[in-house]
Amino acid sequence: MANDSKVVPVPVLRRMPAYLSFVKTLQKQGEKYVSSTRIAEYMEIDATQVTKDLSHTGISGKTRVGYEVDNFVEILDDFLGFNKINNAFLVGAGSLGCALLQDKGLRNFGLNIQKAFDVDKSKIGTKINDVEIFHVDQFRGMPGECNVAIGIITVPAECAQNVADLMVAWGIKAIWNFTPARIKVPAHIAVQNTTIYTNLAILFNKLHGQE
Ligand SMILES: NC(=O)c1ccc[n+]([C@@H]2O[C@H](COP(=O)([O-])OP(=O)(O)OC[C@H]3O[C@@H](n4cnc5c(N)ncnc54)[C@H](O)[C@@H]3O)[C@@H](O)[C@H]2O)c1
Repeated sequence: MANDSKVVPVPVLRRMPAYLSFVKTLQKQGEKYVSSTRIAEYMEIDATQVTKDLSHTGISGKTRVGYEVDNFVEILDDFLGFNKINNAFLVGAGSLGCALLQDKGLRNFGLNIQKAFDVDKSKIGTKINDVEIFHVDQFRGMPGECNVAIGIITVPAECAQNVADLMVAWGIKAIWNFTPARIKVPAHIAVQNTTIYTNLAILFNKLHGQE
């Protein structure tokens, strides 16, 4: 049985995809069992941390052999929501937006971008990876659909709030914001800000800290 508490600490959620990816590699190599010690060695963390993290999923291992690999993959995929398809709309089909539209891997993680929107007339009606680009005004006029819960924002930062407002008014429940702008939305809307630049700052700090 999984823990009663549904709130999983963010650091745990950040580690779990790496556990899953490692165990999927073992699965491809035909391995049947994996111990928390082996995952811990791969992750360079303590085995008790791995066991504690995995206790959130309800997975149980066997003494001495560890977790059954196929079961581990099934449970973690399910727990992380990667095996269910979540539909999304993307607004801003520029260089980053197009890169996301090109990325076939997102579907493996449960994200299906259904439609994209932009203001650039030259892009309207074109398709990237079978996803059609519509004018953002068409978003405004579109009837709400309960099967699209996620909005992805990849517009210039100064347009991010307007796009977020539009998404909320339309009925989007969660926003993946790639812009550096901090958007304001009602409390019931989930927001995840994502930037590769933060990671770059950390990398630079590590690099120069070693000098
Ligand atoms: N999170 C990250 O790691 C990361 C990486 C790169 C870029 N970014 C950010 O992503 C955003 C997009 O960057 P980019 O390099 O793709 O820019 P870009 O200029 O290539 O693309 C922006 C697109 O948004 C469209 N657009 C502008 N206003 C709009 C509006 N109101 N509604 C709909 N579409 C609109 C433009 O026509 C263009 O196609 C920027 O905010 C940038 O800072 C984030």
